[in-house]
Amino acid sequence: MAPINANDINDAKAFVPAKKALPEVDTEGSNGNGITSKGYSYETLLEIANFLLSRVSDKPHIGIICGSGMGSLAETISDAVKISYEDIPNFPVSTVEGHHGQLVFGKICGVPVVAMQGRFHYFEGYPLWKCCLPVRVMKLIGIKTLIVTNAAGGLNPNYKVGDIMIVKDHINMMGFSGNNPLHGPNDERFGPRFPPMSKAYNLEYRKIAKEIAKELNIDDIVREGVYTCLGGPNFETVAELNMLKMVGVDSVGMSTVHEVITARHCDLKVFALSLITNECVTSYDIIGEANHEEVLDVGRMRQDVLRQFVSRLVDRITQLDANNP
Ligand SMILES: O=P(O)(O)O[C@H]1O[C@H](CO)[C@@H](O)[C@H]1O
Ligand SMILES: Nc1nc2[nH]cnc2c(=O)[nH]1
Repeated sequence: MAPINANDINDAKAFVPAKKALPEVDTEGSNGNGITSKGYSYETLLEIANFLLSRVSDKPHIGIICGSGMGSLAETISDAVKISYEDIPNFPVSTVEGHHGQLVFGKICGVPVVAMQGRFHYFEGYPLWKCCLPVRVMKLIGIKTLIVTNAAGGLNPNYKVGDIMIVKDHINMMGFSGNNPLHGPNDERFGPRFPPMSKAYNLEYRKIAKEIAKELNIDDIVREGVYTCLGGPNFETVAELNMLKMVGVDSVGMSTVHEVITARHCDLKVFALSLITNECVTSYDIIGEANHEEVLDVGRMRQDVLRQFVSRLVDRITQLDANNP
């Protein structure tokens, strides 16, 4: 028989290399640069923070992480200063379609903010601490509040594609096996060894978000529920989704949970939302399947409403926090 070659496999589809090469992850220990398999030292993160602060005129108060296909949230930022991840020393790079790969500094409703137009996921090959490194950097440059957005599958049968789910809680599935962004030595300058997570998603912010939904006349598409993150990159099986449904999960994604854990560890206040980009396939009779193109399309479809929603949130959170310092 003739030997097979690479082109015979997978319908001879051409190999498409990743958009950008991943930097090597040091798994052996410190490389002499403050970077170890368990994270960057406080000093290394401080260097990154100071590099960023040297490029901007205002310290941001609020950080925003834009989910898949939701990068246009950063387009509401005025006086924008954009810094590509590739130009930031020791910063990871975005490798996923729909994640631009830059920080955008500027103002929303007059409030200094920084937005991550592109996040890092575990499935890209980054350990969880590295996925969350920007959260610590944002803390060091002065943010007090983190707004996290994600694209997610809707598991709650009442949810429809295009709904916005305010996250009231999460289930850290990856954490059940010990994979946690805080794994490893704890630096008390960030936070305690054993941080609580029972009030991870700020109750006042959630109330404000529901008021904003009414003001914008979108309360019929705004929900509140429980998010979970799986490692990805594959979407879930029917059996997996039915198990998650049984334990009370409303939306499923591949991000956010570890970012929120890292944020709460260093005492940031958190608001998070899921844009429901697809209905989870919980029966073998359903014909459709989840796909990333649909996820990005729904992000585009909802970009105007999300921009208004997040802008108002920034404004109202700032007023709330000014009255309760
Ligand atoms: O969580 P974000 O980055 O919004 O993206 C979600 O959408 C992608 C799958 O389409 C995955 O990366 C998943 O995590
Ligand atoms: N894990 C997961 N992530 C998503 N991101 C967008 N949709 C989905 C989904 O259905 N499952």
